[in-house]
Amino acid sequence: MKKMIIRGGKKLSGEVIIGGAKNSTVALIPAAILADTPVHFDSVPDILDVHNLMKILDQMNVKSEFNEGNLTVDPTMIKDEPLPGGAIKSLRASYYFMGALLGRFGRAIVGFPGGDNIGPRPIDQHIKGFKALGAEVIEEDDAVIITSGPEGLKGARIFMDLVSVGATINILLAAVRAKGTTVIENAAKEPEIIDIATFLNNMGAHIRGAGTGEIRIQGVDSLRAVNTHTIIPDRIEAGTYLSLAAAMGEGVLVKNVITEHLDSFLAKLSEMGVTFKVNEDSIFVPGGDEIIPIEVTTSPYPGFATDLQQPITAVMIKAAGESRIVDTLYPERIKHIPEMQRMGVKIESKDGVIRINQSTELTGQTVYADEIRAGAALLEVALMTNGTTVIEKAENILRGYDCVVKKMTNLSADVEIIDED
Ligand SMILES: CC(=O)N[C@H]1[C@@H](OP(=O)(O)OP(=O)(O)OC[C@H]2O[C@@H](n3ccc(=O)[nH]c3=O)[C@H](O)[C@@H]2O)O[C@H](CO)[C@@H](O)[C@@H]1O
Ligand SMILES: C=C(OP(=O)(O)O)C(=O)O
Repeated sequence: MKKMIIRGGKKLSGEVIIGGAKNSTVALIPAAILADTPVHFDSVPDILDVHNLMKILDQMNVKSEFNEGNLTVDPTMIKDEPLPGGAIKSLRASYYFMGALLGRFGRAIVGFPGGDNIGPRPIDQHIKGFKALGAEVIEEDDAVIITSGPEGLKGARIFMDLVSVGATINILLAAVRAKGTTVIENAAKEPEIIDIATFLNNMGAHIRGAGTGEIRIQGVDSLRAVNTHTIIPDRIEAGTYLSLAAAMGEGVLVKNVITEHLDSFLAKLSEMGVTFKVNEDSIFVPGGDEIIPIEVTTSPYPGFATDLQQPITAVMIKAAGESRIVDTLYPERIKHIPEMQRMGVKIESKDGVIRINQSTELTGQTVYADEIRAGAALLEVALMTNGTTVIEKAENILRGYDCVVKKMTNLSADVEIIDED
């Protein structure tokens, strides 16, 4: 168990460079097993999810090497192994091995994924997609057994009953080497989906429409990597540092961002009265603004991301009045609330609405990071107190925040990780 120790009260200033997007990376690594050649990525974030995915690759005899943001995955000696448990349970995105193995071998046995405690996360749309491509799906002993018939997978028209990032990518992975054309309707439009499609297309896949509600995939026989794929910057990590900069910065430059990916988030910062300067690939927040309370409703991209509803809380705490958040994607994503209350944050959740009021008496406490963004938001509040906070289960922050201690220290924060193992 790792603990994060934060001695709060210091204003933050300086520069932070955003890493590659976690939610791209965790799909790109499983996608790499579809290739008939080694695959190279750069701008890979140093996060626990990457290390856990490398363990899963190892179980399949896929060698991988990670060094200073460069990751090589060599699937040329891959073995068709079932993946019932172990590291599969350590992250949500292990479900991408269902689509990737199905695309590669026409069958997959993958344990139900683990991941964040943010309420129910069914995978019915993933399964609906695999079935539409002609696979048989059996759920047994905490694993999903997916098998295509002797003819292999066949392209199909699939209408998603709801917009799902994971189901869109999983179906894409299964369809990319299937026979014929697959059309995903009501597809998710997140930038990470475009990133996966770009990676696959550069290896010879034929995917059109990624980033729109209709994606067309013409199956191909083989995928071969010729270039290094550079992963897009993490818009959620960027939003987290921008929130911190607005809440307690005195001049923070957030570098390596695709500003368009942050449109809905930046619109809300503006509405709160936060001033910032948008440059070509960086955003500068001078800090010290009077904050106005606002209302936020999360929705699929390009709407306000659910993954930023907790991180923006730090700014809302400073507002003179009540801010409200409705998380339509994960109404039960509220595990940060009791922890924040103990730190003196005036926050409550009732009838699906999270209410946050100005909180000036913040204190350091021992708190628990139940999931990644709850952890990030607790870290932000900890930095705003004048005391010492201990965040237990800091692994949940390290799951998705690249070099977080180093980046925070560079901004003059006093943060360290201690290992209790
Ligand atoms: C690794 C990764 O990329 N994780 C992101 C991904 O998760 P993930 O891909 O798991 O989230 P989805 O987009 O699938 O979920 C959206 C909504 O659809 C529901 N649903 C989803 C699939 C399904 O088969 N049935 C169903 O009912 C979910 O419970 C949720 O309410 O998108 C979420 C929503 O932007 C983000 O919070 C996560 O950070
Ligand atoms: C919910 C998240 O991640 P995951 O889907 O990997 O659990 C997140 O990144 O906020």
